[in-house]
Amino acid sequence: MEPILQVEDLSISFGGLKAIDNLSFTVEKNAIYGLIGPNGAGKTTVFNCISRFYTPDKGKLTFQGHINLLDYKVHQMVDIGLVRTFQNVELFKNLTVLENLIIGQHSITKGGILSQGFRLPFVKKEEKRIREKALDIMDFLGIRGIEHFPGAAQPYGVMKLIELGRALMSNPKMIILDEPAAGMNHSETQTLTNLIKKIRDEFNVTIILVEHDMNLVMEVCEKICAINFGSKIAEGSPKEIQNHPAVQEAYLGKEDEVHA
Ligand SMILES: Nc1ncnc2c1ncn2[C@@H]1O[C@H](COP(=O)(O)OP(=O)(O)OP(=O)(O)O)[C@@H](O)[C@H]1O
Repeated sequence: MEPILQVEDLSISFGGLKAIDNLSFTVEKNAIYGLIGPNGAGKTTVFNCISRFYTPDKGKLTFQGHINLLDYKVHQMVDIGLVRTFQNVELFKNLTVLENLIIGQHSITKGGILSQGFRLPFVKKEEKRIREKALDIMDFLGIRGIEHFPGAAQPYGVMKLIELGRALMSNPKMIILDEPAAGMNHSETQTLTNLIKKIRDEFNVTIILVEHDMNLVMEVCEKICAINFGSKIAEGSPKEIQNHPAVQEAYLGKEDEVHA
């Protein structure tokens, strides 16, 4: 098994609060890996460190075996193949659904600004290719037909799929999903559950996700890391995690959530 992401001894504090405390875990290439934990456990903070919104106080973050993520800035993540979605959907308000996807294509400036300005034939060809790619992704996500409508006017569940589509446009090696099912209704969550596996298989991508919907987590993740107070309390298969005493204790009073 080849690791794509190695998190080693990660720590970060905010004021006096130790949000992440010596956390280590490894994600294998092409895995669907889940990070779970009660509210405030530190899940989003881990994602913020990996995607470089935060710089940890301590620790090592290695991507694809040789890339030290701490050498990169947040806007460079897409160039090395690491993209994320957010807990609260972030779409461009004045753009159509299609444009919101196209904006995820980071190589859109291929050929240089000058050639874009003159709209040279190869630029037009490139634009056509990108547009077709966006439409294919919309098809794949089951949201074809709304491409010319405003992105931000779509139902919440659809906006989350648009955001996912935008992430897929950049040919990522790894996608970080922060609560992909939050705000979705039951049938949207079921569709998403099936989509996550399909995305991994068809786009040949590694997926790491944080999600409170335990049915989704237990169904899609092959390996799960449970954290509490910024530290790892258990790691293993969905079955191992569900039966783990420390996980049950962390979710005490919320046992229904752990037992899918
Ligand atoms: N920028 C920040 N400044 C101060 N405190 C922060 C900051 N980011 C996170 N924290 C704190 O770090 C802790 C972990 O927060 P985090 O959002 O990572 O938890 P979480 O597991 O994602 O929670 P939830 O499931 O509720 O989204 C919390 O106590 C939070 O208040």
